[in-house]
Amino acid sequence: MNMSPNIAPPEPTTHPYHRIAVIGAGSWGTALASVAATAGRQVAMFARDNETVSEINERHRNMRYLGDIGLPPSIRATQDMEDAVGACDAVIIVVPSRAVRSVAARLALFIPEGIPVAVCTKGIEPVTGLLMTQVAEEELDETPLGTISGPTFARETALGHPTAACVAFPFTYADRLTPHQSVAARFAHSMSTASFQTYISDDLVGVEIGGAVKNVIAIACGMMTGAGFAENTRAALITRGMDEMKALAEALGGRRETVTGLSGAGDLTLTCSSTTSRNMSLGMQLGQGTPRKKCFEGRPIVVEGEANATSIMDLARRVGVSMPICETVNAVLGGRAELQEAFKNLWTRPIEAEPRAMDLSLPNPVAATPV
Ligand SMILES: NC(=O)C1=CN([C@@H]2O[C@H](COP(=O)(O)OP(=O)(O)OC[C@H]3O[C@@H](n4cnc5c(N)ncnc54)[C@H](O)[C@@H]3O)[C@@H](O)[C@H]2O)C=CC1
Ligand SMILES: O=C(CO)COP(=O)(O)O
Repeated sequence: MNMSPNIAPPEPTTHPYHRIAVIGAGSWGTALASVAATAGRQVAMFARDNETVSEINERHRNMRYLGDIGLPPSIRATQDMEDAVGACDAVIIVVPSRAVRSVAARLALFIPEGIPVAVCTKGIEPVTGLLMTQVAEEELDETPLGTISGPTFARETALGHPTAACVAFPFTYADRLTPHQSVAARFAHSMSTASFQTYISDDLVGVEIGGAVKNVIAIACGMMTGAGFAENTRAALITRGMDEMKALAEALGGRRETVTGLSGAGDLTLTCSSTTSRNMSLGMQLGQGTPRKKCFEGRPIVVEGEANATSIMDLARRVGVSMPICETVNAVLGGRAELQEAFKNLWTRPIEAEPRAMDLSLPNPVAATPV
């Protein structure tokens, strides 16, 4: 994507999507609805249960998720998906990865033609190995599909702490000439507030891989912290984890530099540094020796890294990308490796090049220089 002012002078985006439907009333759905309403949009939220609908409409709160945060009173909730999307200009899907296919299939029954959909779920579908937008595409053909992704804890976003995210949709030829009129730019404009800064990208694969893989790396960081390893180890996992993300994104047709942005490096930094992250905190408990079943007791929470570690490794194998950190997490989660031992083994791997693209078989220019 070339947005150099020398080639295409930036034009102001004049057409944000005004009526936004948010499908999924969990923590991130509630935070995104709040952002859109704060940005001046007319927001309809689809929630599965009547209680949540009443709370949002009458008390302007979602007591189950972010219950202590007041929501903009203009947000309207409904249990009727047709009512939510029937007259909208854009849709945001924000449900757990396991529910994206069924939600997209249901949405297909009601969504007006050509309405763009941002799938804000982070994951890779088991068996098919599809990205979340690819899953949605199978159910919603002819719909422009993209995502909004970045370092965005729902609670901090809903509280209005300064937050940045990348809005990614594939670019058409016309978008390359006038990127500020693209679906990505219009969506970004729709979601921009004084505390929610948006950026745009046409590299959907790069952005989605960043969001999906960082969850597994965050589990790794949690595991090693819980097991008593120290800061050097965490920094190594974050950096080498990013290398795994870049390699997978590139193998799938994405760009390595996208992974150095908000949805890759940004989200990796956030979730690997804080126990606010459900992935990091699950990893920590496992690292401290808490049995896996006990970690989920009494809290049916979404931990996408745990749900997606196997599908990410299956996909990596299919495209021939080595991802030793994700492999380690997957083996530990699957009970095929002992945690302490598996992490120590990461430090006794054969020496590799950094970055991966460097060819170690070439003669070392230093050694080859005559004395
Ligand atoms: N919570 C966060 O800080 C962020 C979460 N995300 C991603 O957003 C996705 C959703 O996560 P959260 O909102 O945090 O989860 P959550 O557990 O807070 O909420 C999930 C919501 O989805 C609803 N849901 C589940 N199945 C559904 C179905 N079949 N139809 C309609 N609604 C359904 C649930 O009722 C619940 O309201 C995940 O992929 C997560 O990685 C992304 C960025 C930030
Ligand atoms: O994706 C997130 C922040 O960007 C949320 O991370 P967790 O799902 O680990 O809580």
